[in-house]
Amino acid sequence: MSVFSYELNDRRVAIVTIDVPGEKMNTLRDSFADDLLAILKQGKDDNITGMVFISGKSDNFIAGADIKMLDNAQNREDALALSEMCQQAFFTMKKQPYPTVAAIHGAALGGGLEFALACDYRVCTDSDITKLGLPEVQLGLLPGGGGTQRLPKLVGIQKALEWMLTGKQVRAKQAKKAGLVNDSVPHSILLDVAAKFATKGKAKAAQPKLDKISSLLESNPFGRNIIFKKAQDNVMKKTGGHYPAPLNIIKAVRASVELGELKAYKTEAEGFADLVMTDVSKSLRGIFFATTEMKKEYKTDDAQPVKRTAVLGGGLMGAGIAHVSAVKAGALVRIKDVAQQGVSNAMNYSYKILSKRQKRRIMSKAELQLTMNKITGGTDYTAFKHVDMVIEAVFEDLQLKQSMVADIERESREDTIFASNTSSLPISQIAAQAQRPENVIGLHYFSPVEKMPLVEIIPHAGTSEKTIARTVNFARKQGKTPIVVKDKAGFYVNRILAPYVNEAANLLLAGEPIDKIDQALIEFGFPVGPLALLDEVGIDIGSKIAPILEKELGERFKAPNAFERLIDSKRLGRKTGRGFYTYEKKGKKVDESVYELLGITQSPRLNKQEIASRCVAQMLNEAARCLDEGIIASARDGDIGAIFGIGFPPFLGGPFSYMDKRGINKVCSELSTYASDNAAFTPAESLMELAESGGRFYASNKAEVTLVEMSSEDTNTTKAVQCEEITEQNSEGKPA
Ligand SMILES: C[C@H](O)CC(=O)SCCNC(=O)CCNC(=O)[C@H](O)C(C)(C)COP(=O)(O)OP(=O)(O)OC[C@H]1O[C@@H](n2cnc3c(N)ncnc32)[C@H](O)[C@@H]1OP(=O)(O)O
Repeated sequence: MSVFSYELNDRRVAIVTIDVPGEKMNTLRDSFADDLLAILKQGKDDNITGMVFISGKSDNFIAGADIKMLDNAQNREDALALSEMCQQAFFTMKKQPYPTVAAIHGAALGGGLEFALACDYRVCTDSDITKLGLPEVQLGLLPGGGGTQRLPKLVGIQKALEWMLTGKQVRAKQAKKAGLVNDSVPHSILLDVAAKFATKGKAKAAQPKLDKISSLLESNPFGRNIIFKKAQDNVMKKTGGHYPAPLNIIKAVRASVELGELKAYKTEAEGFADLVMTDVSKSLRGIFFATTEMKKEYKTDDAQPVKRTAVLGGGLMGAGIAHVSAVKAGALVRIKDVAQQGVSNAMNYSYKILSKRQKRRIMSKAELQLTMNKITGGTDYTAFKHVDMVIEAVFEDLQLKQSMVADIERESREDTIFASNTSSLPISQIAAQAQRPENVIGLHYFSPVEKMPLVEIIPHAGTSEKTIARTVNFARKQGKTPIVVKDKAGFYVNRILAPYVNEAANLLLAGEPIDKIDQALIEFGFPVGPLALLDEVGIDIGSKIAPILEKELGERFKAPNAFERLIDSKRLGRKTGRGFYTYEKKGKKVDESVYELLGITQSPRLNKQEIASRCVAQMLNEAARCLDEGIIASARDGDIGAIFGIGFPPFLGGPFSYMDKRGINKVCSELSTYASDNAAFTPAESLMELAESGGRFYASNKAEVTLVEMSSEDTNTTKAVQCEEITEQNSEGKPA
């Protein structure tokens, strides 16, 4: 059955509806090329004036090639054939004697936008749900259906590179301004406007709308060389060579201006085929499917939406939570702080972020004002009777939090949820004296809240299913990926982070230099090293969490005593201008006086690979323990939590995928070696069992890839990598 249906209007314009049967989302599947060729031929046979493609789905045009189909490619030849099939079908469309028009409402992404690029005209709706982009890089791929060839011709080389290297998705206004679409219109007239374009005859080759400097740079080989060199340098700086897709994108775009059409398209198809088969792309595709699957969980029809919220505490976390609640979730937010200044600071936080958006013309002044109107605040409980959820973000003090539960039970409704942003205290203790413990839940954000994609949701034994579902749904509305974790000190993210950071501190105390330790983990693929991360979080914050973890979980969580001496000397991290590093306008540099303060004689003994191995081994082991104890429900949740919460290298697929790839027995024997001088490395039970049985965490072939072990020379030349989107979310991010 064809995905296209065809109808002629009174001006002999064929209206072709794209509708993949039985699916929510249109994607390009195996049969699409044959279906397209058949419909194009019918148009020719009918001697039509033009053809309009419109989606039969209510909220998407085409979301790209079917990613599952890519997973079915057995080898490079299969992947090459997929790309060539797309290219050929779009060439045929381009060559039709009649004009073709893409009428876009909703997502036109990847192969979906490439489809539209091959049409003569593109019209999109001005709706908020309309987004256009080539996000293949986020899957470790390049646009393999002519996107690397057609986009630069339409919007210019620099813009096309920027969009493809970041996977940026643009909305109607920006698409029109850049020349990506011919018009943007209200949904109600989309088809009429598109049908008019279809009567205009074939389109002439468009010229990109460039300013003088860009036009000068892009129009001559010397200028283009500068552009490509700069793009390449930036990519290497950001990815350190861990991600091959951006380099292949640059190569294919370069081919589009330097080689003949045939060779250039071949460069694109071959680059695509190489990438489909890489471990990196397999890992990134795994992340896409994991997050898609997670979106379906804890969805109940009767979950009452959270429309009014209150935030207790106007500090950095409270301000961030208020911001995402109002801006992303569209909720009304009431901030309560003990001081009016705290409320003002929190409101100012949002205002600053929104003002930047207004300056960049992403939002209008009126929109800014409307959004700010959603956030109010005060020092008492005014308006708390109306709120659906209260999120507390005050400091880690059990009694204070318990008294807040009592206040909210008195001041709010019977069904108001009390969510605690605690990073370490068990929720059962916070709920211990609650009258309505079923309403109490943990909702742990990461800082900066508006950038970090993860939240941990922590029900205690008495939390109701309804409270869990409402909280999960609200977190999703805030733009977060939630993982539901068990109520035990440190939950998941801080629990796997603490031993990793402690190991870094142990290595420092054993004489390894600060910058070498951080660099080792950056080269492994983390966005920031563990000591710099501690500086970001605040050494005082880390040292407050450590005793809670030690008390609840045991000796292996004991933080090195060194931290206290740093705190006594007012070295709390970035916020005080000094920690392991000093922070000045010129940038950060290692604070050499730390060595003397801690009585360390620098005596580097390990290479960077060994340093990274020891720190990462602690994290992997603790992640496995969390799975053993049911802190996380699955290896999948553990992978997503580590990637989105800490910035565990996405190209490795998360700690569990990484262990599968390396081989559990290898991980286990490495841990056992390290355990000879530090019992904290003793392998988790599940690791020992899996090592013995030859098992793995994922039953599927998800991680069935060979991991090239890095040699120590390699580690000197490789650098931290994130695909752009994930870097942006994590590089400034820090658990709290
Ligand atoms: C040759 C080409 O250059 C190669 C390519 O095109 S590669 C693909 C490039 N496209 C993409 O990366 C887009 C991927 N999709 C998305 O980002 C998001 O799905 C979206 C923004 C389109 C919509 O998000 P959202 O509304 O939250 O819906 P979401 O839950 O993600 O997806 C709904 C369903 O569509 C599926 N889906 C979306 N895009 C898909 C794709 N490209 N392939 C296969 N399935 C896809 C999801 O798996 C999910 O399926 P399910 O309900 O059966 O589990």
